[in-house]
Amino acid sequence: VPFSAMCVRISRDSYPNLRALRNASHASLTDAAYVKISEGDFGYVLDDVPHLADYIPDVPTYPNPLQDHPAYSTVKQYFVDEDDTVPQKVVVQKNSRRGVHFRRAGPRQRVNFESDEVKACIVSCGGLCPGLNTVIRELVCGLAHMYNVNNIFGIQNGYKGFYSSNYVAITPKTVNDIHKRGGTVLGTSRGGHDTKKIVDNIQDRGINQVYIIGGDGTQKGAYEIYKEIRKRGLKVAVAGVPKTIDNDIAIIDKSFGFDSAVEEAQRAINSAHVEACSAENGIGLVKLMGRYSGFIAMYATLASRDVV
Ligand SMILES: Nc1ncnc2c1ncn2[C@@H]1O[C@H](COP(=O)(O)OP(=O)(O)OP(=O)(O)O)[C@@H](O)[C@H]1O
Ligand SMILES: O=P(O)(O)OC[C@H]1O[C@](O)(CO)[C@@H](O)[C@@H]1O
Repeated sequence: VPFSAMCVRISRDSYPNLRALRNASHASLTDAAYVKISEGDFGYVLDDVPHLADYIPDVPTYPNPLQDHPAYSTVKQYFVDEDDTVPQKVVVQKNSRRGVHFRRAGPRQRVNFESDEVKACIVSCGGLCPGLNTVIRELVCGLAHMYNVNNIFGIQNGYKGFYSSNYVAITPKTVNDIHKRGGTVLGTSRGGHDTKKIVDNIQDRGINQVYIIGGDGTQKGAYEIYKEIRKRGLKVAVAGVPKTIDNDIAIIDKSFGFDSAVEEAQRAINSAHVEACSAENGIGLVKLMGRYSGFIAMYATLASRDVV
């Protein structure tokens, strides 16, 4: 959610090792300093999200503009309590330890930026996934309509666009129809991550909110950007938006694009079924994406009763 937090989540690969990182060996001591884990009673562990206040002690807070918004102000308990956390494991037994928890997402009563002060940018990196344009559109419209932000820029063609292309101003009007198109209107790329150059540009252009949409590689890059920003003591929030068509991030309900992929997969399965039925002893074979993560194949199979 814009404004409320810096929410760089370390990639799904490195996530289980966060605690190990804390007890760190020599090599990972630098990373250990950035990991934010606290423990409470009965085995409660909070695997927390880094926040501007961790390194800018007097970072100011302001009332969330949503509190005066006609669409939200009437809803009781719209804001998320600062102390809400969500357990990693839902199934427990009477004597279970309370276990690992994550900070609950959602709008906070107080935010750390004033609307006029915000200069936000959005970048998409890595491979394509259905819904990228919808995410971009929602970010732009959410910032503009809900948080009254007028300065939003698109970074072109992935990370290298931070230092090798012009930043393009984007408004709700320019993104109005993009959710009906595939791909990403910002363009994307692999490679080209140069942390210092990226943060130099963020700093020079006065950007203070960075929204980074991408897969595990992209989120590793976002983490490097966050560390550099923190080293320089900049008031710049970095938000990682996880992109995986495979729905293989256990700590979120569902990743965007997964449903579309399952729907497409079913179309292929249906066609194969038609072919198979029309041939003597016919068998249809459908190969789906996801060599290391079988959720698309599993959901498409479960939804289509034609698969043996
Ligand atoms: N360890 C890393 N540190 C910094 N940047 C990285 C790292 N790994 C990848 N990146 C950068 O992240 C961007 C995207 O990475 P990558 O090509 O791995 O795609 P991805 O985000 O994993 O998405 P997909 O799941 O579609 O492959 C590239 O610009 C790459 O340079
Ligand atoms: O079926 P394959 O060859 O594993 O390729 C599909 C994979 O490529 C990606 O789209 C990008 O890495 C994954 O998200 C996906 O699982």
